[in-house]
Amino acid sequence: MPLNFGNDVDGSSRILLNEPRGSTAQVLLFGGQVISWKNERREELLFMSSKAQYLPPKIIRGGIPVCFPQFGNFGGLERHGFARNRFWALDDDPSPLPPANKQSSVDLILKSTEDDLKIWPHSFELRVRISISLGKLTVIPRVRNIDSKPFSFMFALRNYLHVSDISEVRVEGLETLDYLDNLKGKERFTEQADAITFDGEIDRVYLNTPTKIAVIDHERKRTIELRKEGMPNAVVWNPWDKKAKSIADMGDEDYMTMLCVDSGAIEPQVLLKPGEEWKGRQELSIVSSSYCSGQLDPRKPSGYPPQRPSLLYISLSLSPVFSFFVSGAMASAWIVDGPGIASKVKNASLSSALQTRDCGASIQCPNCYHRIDNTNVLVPWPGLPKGVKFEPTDADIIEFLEAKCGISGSEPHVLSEEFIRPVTEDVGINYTHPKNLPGTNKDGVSAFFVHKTVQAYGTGQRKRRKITPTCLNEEPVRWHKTGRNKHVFLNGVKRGCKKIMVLYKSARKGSKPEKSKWVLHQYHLGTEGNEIGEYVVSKVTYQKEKVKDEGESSGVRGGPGPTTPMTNTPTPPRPVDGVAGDGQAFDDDKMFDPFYEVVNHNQKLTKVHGLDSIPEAALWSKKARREEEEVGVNLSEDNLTCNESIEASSSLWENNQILPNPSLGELDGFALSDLENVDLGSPPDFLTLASQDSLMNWMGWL
Ligand SMILES: O=P(O)(O)OC[C@H]1O[C@H](O)[C@H](O)[C@@H](O)[C@@H]1O
Repeated sequence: MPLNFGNDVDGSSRILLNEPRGSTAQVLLFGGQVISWKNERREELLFMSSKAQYLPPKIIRGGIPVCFPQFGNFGGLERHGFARNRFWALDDDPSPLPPANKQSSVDLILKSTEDDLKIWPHSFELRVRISISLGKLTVIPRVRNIDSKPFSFMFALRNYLHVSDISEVRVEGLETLDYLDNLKGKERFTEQADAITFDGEIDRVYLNTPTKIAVIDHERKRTIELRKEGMPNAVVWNPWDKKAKSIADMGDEDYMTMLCVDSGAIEPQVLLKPGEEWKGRQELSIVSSSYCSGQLDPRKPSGYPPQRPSLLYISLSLSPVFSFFVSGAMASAWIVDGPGIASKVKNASLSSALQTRDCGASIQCPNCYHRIDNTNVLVPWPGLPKGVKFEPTDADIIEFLEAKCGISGSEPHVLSEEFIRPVTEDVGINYTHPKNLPGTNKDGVSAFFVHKTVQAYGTGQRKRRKITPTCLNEEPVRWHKTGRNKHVFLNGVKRGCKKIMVLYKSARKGSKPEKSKWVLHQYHLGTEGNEIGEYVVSKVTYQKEKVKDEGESSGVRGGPGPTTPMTNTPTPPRPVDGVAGDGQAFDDDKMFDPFYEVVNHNQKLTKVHGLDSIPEAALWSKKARREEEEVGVNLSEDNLTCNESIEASSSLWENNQILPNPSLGELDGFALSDLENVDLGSPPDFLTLASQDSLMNWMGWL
């Protein structure tokens, strides 16, 4: 297939790369420069100056300029060398690389010209291969010495990353490293910060950097991971306000939405003998909103600050999507002898001594760098801390589903992969008594399952929710949908829905259905009536008795906030989940207010995520209210619930030759009382406590 070309206003060509899921890149022959990289949602990931000029031989400020044969003013040539303002050519012979797939990849070459040789007297061939795949942009640079003498050069890929707000960004992977500070005459310093954050001009060349660096954009809930080979340096540059004003092709406020994190071979330079070729590689990839800092680099020093007091937020993600809230003495035994997380430890090719110290099962807070100490764990493998409960928010679950269904293009969060267990059996979650589901318990801890949509709904129009007894003396039970479906918003956009169901049983012949304490929240992608995606997540919870556990309560309600500030980490944590928590947290009057859930939902969004300005969310609330007011409660969704209850109940009780009392009052009561089970939203960004038993149970099943 031929390459795709687009024409610029100046008549020069830009090469368009695309991949099947819709992500794209644009490359100019001028400078061999990537000037755009968009994900499958058409979001631009690279920064381009608002005053960028496409007027060769002027440089283009943005995208990924190639710096060669010099970086910055580290030599006597023009800043960043001349490769970025030369016209490159298509490379028909990228050998020894195999020919490129022209839809998603392009090979370019720059050869020294007579004029170049006057500036830099070394004959070279500089090649780059630029390719895209889902969520990834790869650049493979090569320099070949076609001269008769050796030469040394510098090389860098200047990655102008587009960020939401520079002051909300952090870079991880460069901590403790030495750097040359361009703002201080290239003096050498050692990085003291745990992660690099930005509040002023920065221009540093980091030395001996690891192969992976993460640029975490909290506000956008996105992490760009930079992986590189053959380029030991990383440059971090942001001109900040004053310098930005002095740069002609940069808007005064552009510095706020850009950050350069470059791959480079600058210090030391690369020495090439005649005929030799140097090759580097850089991958920029979008990592899901959550990113585990422990995964960054094996060389990352462990043993961060000493243990803090016993109450901590432990966040496994750099954006506070999934968090652990842990109480109790850390050192006192948290062992999970199950094949889940622990199996990774067992499989590790490390000595057992090392395994009990740190082989991925230890947990480190990216905010405060507290690391849970595993060293005193004797038998048999470290797992999760005692009292840790996995409790993702509704949005987290929808994000997980999007990843699972291949919609977001990112990988599911590592924790969701661990804790939201796939069910592959034909018999779906809905057809098995929750007490018989693996990992469920009656301690208020939710169990999470991901399964095919067909396993959730069965076939046909009517949702199949009847559970067949497994033995003779088991009562027939059935899930009843209750309350209204709840939309789940991601970044202010409706992306998913949550159905809430309660398990009912028949206590005796002629009686009305008896509500059990089992609650099922079922999440799907899309909107009500327009469900999409292959998978559904089911959260099964046994509503706990109103027993106040002092330890837990004090841990959840009275504890200090996060040890380091994160923009949308809630403080203090919301006390309970509507289902899993204790019922005392509910205001009964509000629970009977059919609008309460909607209103409260938005309050929650406002409070936690600062989305009060989102018109769609607000509209939704108003619209829901209006509809309620117009049609009245009998025609509202709750009434549909009643109808469904009649239908479901009648078939449920068929076998016992009984009928529920169909009087409206009773049915109203039936439906409305179910609102007790309506989740007001999972606690947004933190987890509460659970017993170790439940975890043991859980892990035992895995
Ligand atoms: O304006 P440019 O030539 O693209 O350079 C932008 C910046 O790049 C480097 O980091 C240099 O150390 C800076 O001094 C320079 O301002």
